[in-house]
This record gives sequence, C-alpha cells and structure tokens, in this order.
Amino acid sequence: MYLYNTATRHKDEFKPQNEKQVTMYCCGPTVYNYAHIGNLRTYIFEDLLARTIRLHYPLKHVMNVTDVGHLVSDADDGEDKMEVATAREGKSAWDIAKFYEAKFWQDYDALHCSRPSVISRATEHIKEMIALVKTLEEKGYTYRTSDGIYYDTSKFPRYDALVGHARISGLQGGARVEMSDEKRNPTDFALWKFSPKDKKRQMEWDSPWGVGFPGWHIECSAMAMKYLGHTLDIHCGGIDHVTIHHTNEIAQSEAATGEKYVNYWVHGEFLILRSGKMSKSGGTFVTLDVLREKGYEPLAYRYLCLGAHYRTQLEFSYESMDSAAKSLKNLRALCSQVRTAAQNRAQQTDKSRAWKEKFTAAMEDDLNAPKALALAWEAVRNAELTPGEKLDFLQFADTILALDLFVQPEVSSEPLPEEVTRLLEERARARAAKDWKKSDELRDAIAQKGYVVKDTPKGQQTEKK
Ligand SMILES: Nc1ncnc2c1ncn2[C@@H]1O[C@H](COP(=O)(O)OP(=O)(O)OP(=O)(O)O)[C@@H](O)[C@H]1O
Ligand SMILES: [Zn+2]
Repeated sequence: MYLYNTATRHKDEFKPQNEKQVTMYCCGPTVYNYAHIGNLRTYIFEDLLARTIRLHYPLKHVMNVTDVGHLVSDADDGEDKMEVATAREGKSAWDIAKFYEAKFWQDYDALHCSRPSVISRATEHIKEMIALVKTLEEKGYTYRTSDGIYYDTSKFPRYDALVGHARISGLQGGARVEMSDEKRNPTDFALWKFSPKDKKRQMEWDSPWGVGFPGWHIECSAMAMKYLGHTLDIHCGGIDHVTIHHTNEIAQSEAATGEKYVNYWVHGEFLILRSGKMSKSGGTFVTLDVLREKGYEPLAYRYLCLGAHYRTQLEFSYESMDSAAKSLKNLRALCSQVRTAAQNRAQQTDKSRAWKEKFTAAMEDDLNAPKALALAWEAVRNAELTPGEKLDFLQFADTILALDLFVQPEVSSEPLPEEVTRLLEERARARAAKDWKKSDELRDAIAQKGYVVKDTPKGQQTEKK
C-alpha cells in the first residue's frame, strides 16, 4: 500500500512496524457543536483507510474526543470552545459534551464509518497529560507565563519539519499569530493553562503548576502515546491540523520520548462551500441532519465523498448531492438485478478475484476511492462476468465502499396501476414455467409503464422509476 505522507511530501510505501498490529490515531471531534459535513468528510476518508488496512493487518484505531481545552483560536488565544458553548446554550459544559458526542457517533455510524478500537475522552486523561507536561518540564522544554505553562519551540530544532521552512518564516512575519508579551517565540504554545483568577471554569483540575486545564495539543500526544506507544504507524486528521496542531504534537512528543512520533502523516483536504471554508466556528455549516431534512440519506453523502480523492478539495452543492443520491440509487438497482440474476449465489473465480485485486490496488494507491467506485460501476455493466462473479466482486467492494449496495429499495406504498398488476401476474406465471425469455419481455413491458421490477426471495417487487 502507498500513502501520501505529509512528512516526506510523497507517496510512500506503507510498512507497519509490526504486522500483527497497525497503529493509527485520528484526531476526533471537538464536541461543542454538531459535526458539520466537512468534519464528517475527514472521518469518511479515515474510515476508508481503516477498512483498507484491515484487508491485510489487524488495526488498532484510536480516536479522541476533545471535550475540553480546544480554544477558539488553534494558536492558544481566546476562550475554550466548550465554555463558549455553555454561554450559548445555558447548559453545563459536561452536558454539552455528552450531548454533542452522542450526536457525533450517530452521524458517524449513519455514514458507515467503522468505530475506532479505542475512544478516548480528553477529560478522562488529565493525569496522563500532566505527566507528559512534567516530563517536558524536567527536560527543560517549558516555561511559565502568567496564564500557563508553555512549550519553548526554539528548544526543538526540528519544529518546522512537518510543514517546511516557508511556514516558520511566515510566522516570524507575525502574519497569523499575535504574540503576547510573555511568549518567547511566536510558535510557542500552551501545555497547561491556568483558570482565570476572576472566573471559575466548569472544567478545571489541580496540577503541580496550579488549577487549570490542558492545552489541546498535549491532549492528543498524551492519549495517542498511552494507547499506541511512542511511535505510531499512522496519524490522520484534516489538512488544517498540519501547521499548528500536528506540528505541536510532534514537538512535544518527540522532545519527551526522544523517539520518532509518527511514521506516516495522512491528511484529508477540506470540504468547501462556494463561499469558502465550511466551519463550525465561522457559523457557516451544513450538518447531516440538514441533509436528512432535505430528503437525502446519509450514505448519499458518503457516495459524494467517495467520488473525490481525499487529497483534493471538494466543493459542496445541492446539485452534486442530487447527482450522488441518484447515482447511488441506480447503482443499487443494478446491484440488486445482479443478485437476482445470480439467484443470490456469489461465484468466486479467477475473474472475480482479478476484479477484487484491481479494486484493492486502487484503494492501496493512496486510497483512490473514485477509481474503486468506477470499478464497481464497470463491473455491474461488464458483459464478460457472470452474475455470480459480479456478485462476488461487488459484495467484496461493498466491504470497503460501505454503501449498502445490496439494500432493497423501499417498496412503494402507492397502489400499482391495474395494467402493471396484470403484467406482474403474467410474469409470475412465466417464471413458474421457467420461460425466462417471456419473463424478460414482461419486465421490459413493466418498465415501459414506469416501474422497475426486481426478483427477491419474497417474490417480485416493484419500484417506481
Ligand atoms: N471543512 C472541513 N472539511 C474537512 N475536514 C474538516 C473541515 N473542517 C474541519 N475538518 C476536520 O474535522 C475534524 C474534526 O475537527 P473538530 O471537531 O476539531 O472541528 P473544528 O476544527 O472545531 O471545526 P471548525 O474548524 O469548523 O470550527 C478534524 O480532523 C478537522 O481537521
Ligand atoms: Zn489531535
């Protein structure tokens, strides 16, 4: 398998440290609001990666839930996103976290993203975070300001390794980071923040440095290393995390352990709106519930995401949602015809195996899901494969695509026109007499009346075209 590695800036062959268990950490949601479909695009690509890895290796997949410490600005400015939500909703920070986390998993499951092996909440790992900050302090990487304990990035010479020198010079120009008087370098970041003196926070803990809360970056390092060891095979996230969050994770983890933190950094590009970035903080976002209200099933959104490579930006529009929903419906209808023709029996042959290999090769080429999806379309229409071979291949493809390709479309509750009922009865008699030619002719006649007929174990079922 080849993966584009942000750290090396090219597609690298994936070699796990231990073939008995691949380790992967994915930055999880900050549960102060609904996840938007941009966030969800990132989890869909991570799910494709997880499913592809599992074709060959057992996988330990860890995802965190950030329920404290993610400030309004990724660069340690402003309030904690959780506390902002408390003011907005008049609920406790704990209740907000519980509510949005539960909602997050509902969306995650509805998109058929496979659940991580470990889900780690930041608030349940404060002890590990404090221990990591203490190690950094003992090794001389930290300093104290009036609002917290900071990491001194000038003590870590490889600080800009993930993003390259351009970024650091950009930062020195002061373009993105306002430097407080007490920060030694613009790129320094908080490991532990003190609670404000004049305001009690809802989420705060004792520490050797004073009451406060962890910085967002230390959360991921502490939890990733707790569950996956000092060196992870893969670390994923959205592209926005490269410059600050993941750069900081490397700095603090490698300074603490003296070992390489991550072998493959894999980042997904953004879902954007015509008007720009989709963001929770910016208030311009679409959720899965909004799509549901407009009549789209969640898997139509998964289909839309599979149609674009994870490293290209995807511009969201309702026209593209319409076409994804329609394509998914058509693909399912074709798959269902394949299953009927194969009488529900998959046939594994050299040919079907070759198709599976082509499909796997596409996914293993830096997760080329658009190509894998195109192969599913090619297979259903391929004249050289038998229905049984098609079924064998398509059932395999759906273990990765996870689009419910073989789901029966809902049977319409509208009464059928008399003429269609008559044709269906005639077709049932033809089938009972094994007159397949007549059966097919009658299927066409029914299609002309605007109905698709499918043969299921329960008999003929119709759906309006
Ligand atoms: N528009 C987007 N498209 C794809 N992925 C995104 C987008 N916005 C955020 N992500 C990714 O979603 C994941 C979850 O992010 P998180 O819940 O922390 O959202 P957030 O950064 O608080 O959201 P926002 O930036 O919208 O306020 C991260 O991996 C992040 O990189
Ligand atoms: Zn993270």
